Amino acid sequence: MIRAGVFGAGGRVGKLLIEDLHNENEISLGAVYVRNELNFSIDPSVLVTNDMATLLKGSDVIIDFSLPEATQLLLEQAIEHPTPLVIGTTGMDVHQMNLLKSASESMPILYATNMSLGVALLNKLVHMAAKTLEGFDIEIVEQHHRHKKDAPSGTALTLAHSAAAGRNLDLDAVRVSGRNGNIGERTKDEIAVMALRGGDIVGRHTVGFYNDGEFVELHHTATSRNTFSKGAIRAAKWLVGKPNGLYSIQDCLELA
Ligand SMILES: NC(=O)C1=CN([C@@H]2O[C@H](COP(=O)(O)OP(=O)(O)OC[C@H]3O[C@@H](n4cnc5c(N)ncnc54)[C@H](OP(=O)(O)O)[C@@H]3O)[C@@H](O)[C@H]2O)C=CC1
Ligand SMILES: O=C(O)C1=N[C@H](C(=O)O)C[C@H](O)C1
Repeated sequence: MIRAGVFGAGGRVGKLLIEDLHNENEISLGAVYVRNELNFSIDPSVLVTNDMATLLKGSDVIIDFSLPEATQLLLEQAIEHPTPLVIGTTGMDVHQMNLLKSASESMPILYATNMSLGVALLNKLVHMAAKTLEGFDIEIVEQHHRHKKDAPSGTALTLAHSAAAGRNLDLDAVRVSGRNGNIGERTKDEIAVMALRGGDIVGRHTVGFYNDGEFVELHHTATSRNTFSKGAIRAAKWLVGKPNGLYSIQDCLELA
């Protein structure tokens, strides 16, 4: 039995991970990290700790849905105590992403801004559409619940990277993240990534390709947050036993 450790256990996704792990037979909940006190009930056999080294040593794989600064601390500790990591936290900066890449030299790490099968496929479709629909304007809109802290979503940025790659463009050079005032006409290569926040929207992404006379819009809507927790559990089972390195959700789903 694989022992999973959950980092971010008290969060929206973390709580679902704990529930969903109960229904698994190859993997079970071994340990949870909590910063302060545990504010929910948990099977007494599960190790509850506020010490990251103890979490790492007591787990065969760790699933992380937390905040960028917390993931950074986890990665720093994991370099000292290498353990396979499934990381779903979004909003990481360049330094944190570089840390993640260098940590993956010491352990297998699967990093995915979206753990759903639908978005994994959507990234492939977006790459293909961006390449095929030459000259179409690309615009991305994401919608999430009012509690989400980072913007635009990690998924929207990954989709923007897929679109830019399909056009051989450098996303940093063409990304637009807002429009206001007398900004002039849209430029040919720009890729806009816009964020809307409200209510309890689990996650909705639209990638539009607009031309004179026609447009194509590709949508993905997550209707349940369990899509992410179940996807992360599937990724954790797949990751255990893999060689050190950085893996994507496409690797796990054999969509690469
Ligand atoms: N890749 C994917 O498929 C998905 C990714 N996400 C991403 O996952 C992340 C978490 O989302 P969500 O569950 O909604 O967020 P929540 O805010 O509900 O949960 C965040 C968790 O992180 C913990 N945390 C915060 N700071 C620290 C810290 N310094 N040290 C340790 N733990 C800390 C919190 O602990 P405490 O309870 O003590 O405050 C909490 O348990 C976000 O980045 C989100 O974008 C979300 C859904 C899907
Ligand atoms: O914070 C969320 O809720 C979500 N975050 C991820 C992201 O930033 O892309 C994935 C999902 O859309 C939900």
